[in-house]
Amino acid sequence: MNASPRPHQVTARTLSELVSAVEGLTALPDALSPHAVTGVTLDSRAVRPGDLYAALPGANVHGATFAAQALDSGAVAILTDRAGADLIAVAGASCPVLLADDPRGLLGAVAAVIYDQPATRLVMLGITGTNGKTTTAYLLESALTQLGRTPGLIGTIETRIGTERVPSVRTTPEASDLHGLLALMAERGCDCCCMEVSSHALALHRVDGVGYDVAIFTNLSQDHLDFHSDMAEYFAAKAALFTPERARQAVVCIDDEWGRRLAATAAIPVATVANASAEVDADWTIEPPLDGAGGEPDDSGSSGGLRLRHRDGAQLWAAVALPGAHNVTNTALAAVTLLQLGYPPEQVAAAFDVPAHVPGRMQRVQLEQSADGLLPPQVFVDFAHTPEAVAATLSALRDQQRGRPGGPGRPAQPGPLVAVLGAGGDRDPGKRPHMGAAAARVADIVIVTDDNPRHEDPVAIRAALASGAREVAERGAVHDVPGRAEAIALALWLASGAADGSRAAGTVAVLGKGHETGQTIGDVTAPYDDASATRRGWEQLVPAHAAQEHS
Ligand SMILES: CC(=O)N[C@H]1[C@@H](OP(=O)(O)OP(=O)(O)OC[C@H]2O[C@@H](n3ccc(=O)[nH]c3=O)[C@H](O)[C@@H]2O)O[C@H](CO)[C@@H](O)[C@@H]1O[C@H](C)C(=O)N[C@@H](C)C(=O)N[C@H](CCC(=O)O)C(=O)O
Ligand SMILES: Nc1ncnc2c1ncn2[C@@H]1O[C@H](COP(=O)(O)OP(=O)(O)OP(=O)(O)O)[C@@H](O)[C@H]1O
Ligand SMILES: N[C@H](CCC[C@H](N)C(=O)O)C(=O)O
Repeated sequence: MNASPRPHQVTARTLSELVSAVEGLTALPDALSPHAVTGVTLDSRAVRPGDLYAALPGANVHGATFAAQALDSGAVAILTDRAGADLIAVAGASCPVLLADDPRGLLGAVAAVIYDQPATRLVMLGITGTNGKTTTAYLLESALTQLGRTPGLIGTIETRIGTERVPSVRTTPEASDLHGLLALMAERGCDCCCMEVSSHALALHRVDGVGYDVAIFTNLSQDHLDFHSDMAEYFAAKAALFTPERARQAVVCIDDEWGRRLAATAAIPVATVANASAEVDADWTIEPPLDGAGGEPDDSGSSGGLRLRHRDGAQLWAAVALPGAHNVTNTALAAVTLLQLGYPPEQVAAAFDVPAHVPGRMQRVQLEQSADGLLPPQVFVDFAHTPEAVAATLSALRDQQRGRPGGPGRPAQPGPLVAVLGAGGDRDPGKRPHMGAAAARVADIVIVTDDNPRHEDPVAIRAALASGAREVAERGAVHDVPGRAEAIALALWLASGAADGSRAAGTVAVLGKGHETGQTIGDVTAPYDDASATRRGWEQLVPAHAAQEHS
C-alpha cells in the first residue's frame, strides 16, 4: 500500500494535550500516561513509531481488529469508540485508549492538533462539484505559480508537494493523511494549496479541521448514488463545504439549478459565475466567444480565449489552453477565485498565458500516418465518467469537427466521431444508461466496453450502457466489445481514413479512464492505460491493413 508522506518536524503532543484540545475526546483510566504522539493514521498498515492509531468502525470491518498490528508497528495509543475499546480488551492488547462516540468525526480535529493546525499556514482553495474539480485545481495551481506563489496540489490524480509527486489513492485523502500532507507542504515552503474536496470527503469528515479561504463549486449532476441516497443528499454533502465553519468565501458556478440553490442558501459571501447561455443573473458572466476565439477547440486542442464580464461592467480576458466549452467555465472559475483572493485583473489574465497540462483530460494521442496510406483518426483520451461529462466532451469534439472541414489540407466532410465508453463497477449503476444515451446523442458510433469492472459482471455493465445508447432515436451504430484494447482497435479502424480521399479520417474519444494507469478486475489491478493501448492498437492496425491491401 502507498503510505502518505508525512512532515519531518512535528512537536510531540501528550495525550492529555489532545484530550483538552478536542471536545468530545475522553481517555480511558490510566490512558493519560506520559506518552506523546508524533503522528496519526487510520490504517494499521501505515503506522509509524510514535503514532496514534485511529481504529474506526467501517462498513467492512472495525479498525480495532488491527490494534495488535498497529501496536507492533509502534503505535503509542489508540483512538476508537466503545465497540473498538471492547475489541481491544477482548484481544488482551494493552495500550492507552482515547475514546469518542464518533472517532471519525473527531479525527480531523485530532490530526490538526497533532500537526499544529497546518491549514492555517497555507492559503486553502477547495474545489467541489461532480465534474471539473481536477481540471480547476490544475488551472489554479498553474496560475498561482505564474503569480509567484508556491502551491501544493491534492486531487484524484496526484498530490504535488514542491517537486515531489505522489500518485493518489483517492480524490480527497483521509483526515489523518490530509493534515500530514498540509504540514509537509508548509514545511517544504508551499504557501497555498489547491485541493479537490469530494462529496465522500465531506460526508466522511475527511476535511474536518481545514478552513478554506475560498470554496469553489463547479456543477452537480448524477454520480455517486451508490453512496448518497439521492441527489438532494449528494447536494447536501457538497453544500456543507459552503458554511462558515469550513470556508470564508465562495465562487459558485450557477449554470445549473444546484449551483443557483447553493448560491442562494450559502451562509458565506459568494461570487457567482455563469455562462451567458444560461441566462441567469451572475456576478461574472462568461460571454460567448468572439469569432475564432473561445469555446471550440482547434486542432492543437486550444479553446482560444475567455471573456468575463462583471455586473458592474469590468471585463477580463484570459487564454484557455484546454479544449471544450466546459474548460472555458473551469478557467473562469479559476480566474474569479484569483480575483476574490485580491489579485488585480491584469495579473489574473496574464497568469493563464502559460498553459496548464491536465493528464487524461482531453489528452491528444498523436498517431503516425501509415506508409500504405491509412490515415490516423484524431484520438482524445478523457476522464468523462458521468452523463454530463460524456456530453461535454463529445460536444467539444463535435464542435471541433464542425470547425475542421474546408481548412488547408482538410477534407470537406470529417470522418465519424467514435466514442469508446465504459463505466466502473461498484459505482452508481443508475448513471450507466444515461452515459450510453449521452454518447449516442452526439457520436456517430458508440462502442461500449469495459472500464474497471471491480466486483461486478462486466457483461451487465456494458449491457446497461448499451441499453441507454440504443434508446436514442437519432443514433448511429452501437457496438458491445468486451476488452478495452479490442474496443479501441475497432474504433481506430472505423475512424481511420484513406489517403486516396475515398474516406476521411474521423475522431475517436476514449472515455472514462483518463489518467488511470491500471484496470481493476476483482481485487486485482493490472497495468493498463488508454493512451498506450491506443498507440499499440494503431501499430497493430497498420500492418494488418497493409496485409489486407496486398492480399
Ligand atoms: C465509502 C468510502 O469511501 N469508504 C472509505 C472508508 O471505508 P470504511 O469506513 O468502510 O472502512 P473499512 O474498509 O470497513 O475499514 C475500517 C477501518 O479499518 C482500517 N483498516 C482496514 C484494513 C487493515 O488492514 N487495516 C486497517 O487499519 C481502515 O483504514 C478503516 O479505517 O474508509 C476507508 C479507509 O480510509 C476507505 O478506504 C474507504 O474508501 C473506499 C475504499 C472508496 O473507494 N472510496 C471511494 C468511493 C471514495 O472515497 N471516492 C471519492 C471520490 C469521489 C469523486 O469521484 O468525486 C474520493 O474522495 O476518493
Ligand atoms: N465544468 C465541467 N462541466 C462538465 N463536464 C466537465 C467539466 N469539467 C470537466 N468535465 C468533464 O468531466 C471529466 C472529469 O473532469 P475532472 O477530472 O476535472 O473532474 P473531477 O470533478 O475531478 O472528476 P472526479 O472527481 O471524478 O475525478 C472531464 O474529463 C470532462 O469530460
Ligand atoms: N472518482 C471516480 C472515478 C471513476 C473513474 C472510472 N474509471 C471508474 O472506475 O468508475 C470514482 O471513483 O467513482
